[in-house]
Amino acid sequence: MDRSNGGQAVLALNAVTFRRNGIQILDGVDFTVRTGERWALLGENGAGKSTILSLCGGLAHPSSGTVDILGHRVGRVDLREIRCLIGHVNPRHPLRGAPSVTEVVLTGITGTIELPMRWEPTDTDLKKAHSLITDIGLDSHREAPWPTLSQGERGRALIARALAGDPQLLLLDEPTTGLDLAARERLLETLDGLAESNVTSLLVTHHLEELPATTTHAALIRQGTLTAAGPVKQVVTSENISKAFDYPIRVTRDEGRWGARRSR
Ligand SMILES: Nc1ncnc2c1ncn2[C@@H]1O[C@H](COP(=O)(O)OP(=O)(O)OP(=O)(O)O)[C@@H](O)[C@H]1O
Repeated sequence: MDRSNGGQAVLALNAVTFRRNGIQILDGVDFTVRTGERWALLGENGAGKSTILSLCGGLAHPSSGTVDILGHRVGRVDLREIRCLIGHVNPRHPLRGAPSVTEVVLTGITGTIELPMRWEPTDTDLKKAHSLITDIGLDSHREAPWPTLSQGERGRALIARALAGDPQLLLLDEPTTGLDLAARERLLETLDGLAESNVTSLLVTHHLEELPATTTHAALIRQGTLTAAGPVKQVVTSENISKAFDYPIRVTRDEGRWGARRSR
C-alpha cells in the first residue's frame, strides 16, 4: 500500500473515467486521500462531484482506471464489504415513518436505512448512540421524531449516524445545503470537532463559505476533469477557483474560513 507523505492511502483514484449513456462524465481523475486528511471537492453544477463521491463510496464502478478504497480495489471485492467501512452523510437520506433521533443514529450501527425487525440495541449500542448525540449537541432531541426536526438538526443527526458505524472514511455530500446561517455554523463546528479524532473525510460543496476551517486538502473539478488537487492552501487560490468555475473570483481567508467574491 502507498504510504508516501506518512499516511496510508484511504482512497486512491487513478486515471478514472466514468461514462453513462454515451456521455463522458469523468476523465482521467487522479487523487489520493491519506489517513487523517480532510478533503474538500469543489466545482460548479454538473462538474462530476457526486459521481466522484459515489465511486469513493463504493456505489459505482469506474468505466476505466482504478479506485482503491481502504486498500480494496473496486471491482475485485464485494462492494457491500467496503460500504460498511464508510460513513456516508447524504442530506437526501431516504427515511420513512417517524423514527426518533436515537433510532436513526442506531441505524448507523446496523448499516440499514431502518432498524431491522426484531433487532434490539445492546446497552453498549445505546450508550454509543447517546454519546454521539451529545457530541453533536442534540441531547434535548434524543427522542424527537424525525419529521419534527429542522434541516440542520437532521444534518447533525446524520453525521452522528455515520459515526456510529466507526467508519474509516467519512463522505459528506453538501452537508450544509439549505441550512440557515446559525445551523450552518453549528454543523461546521461539529465537523471541525471531528478533526480532533483524526477522521479521514471527503466533503463535496459548491461554496467556499461552507468549507470547515479544518479542511486540509482540496480538489477542484471542471467538466469531469480535476483542475487542481493537493494541500488546501495551494489549491484554494483566486487563480485556481476562477479557472475551476470559469469566472473571475477573489478568494479570501479570514480566521481559517474561506470566502469568495467576484473579482473586479
Ligand atoms: N446516468 C447519467 N446519464 C447521463 N448523464 C449523467 C448521468 N448521471 C450524471 N450525469 C451527468 O454527469 C454530469 C456530472 O453529474 P454530477 O451529479 O456528478 O455533478 P455534480 O458536480 O455533483 O453536480 P451538482 O453540483 O449540480 O450536484 C452532469 O452533467 C450530469 O447531468
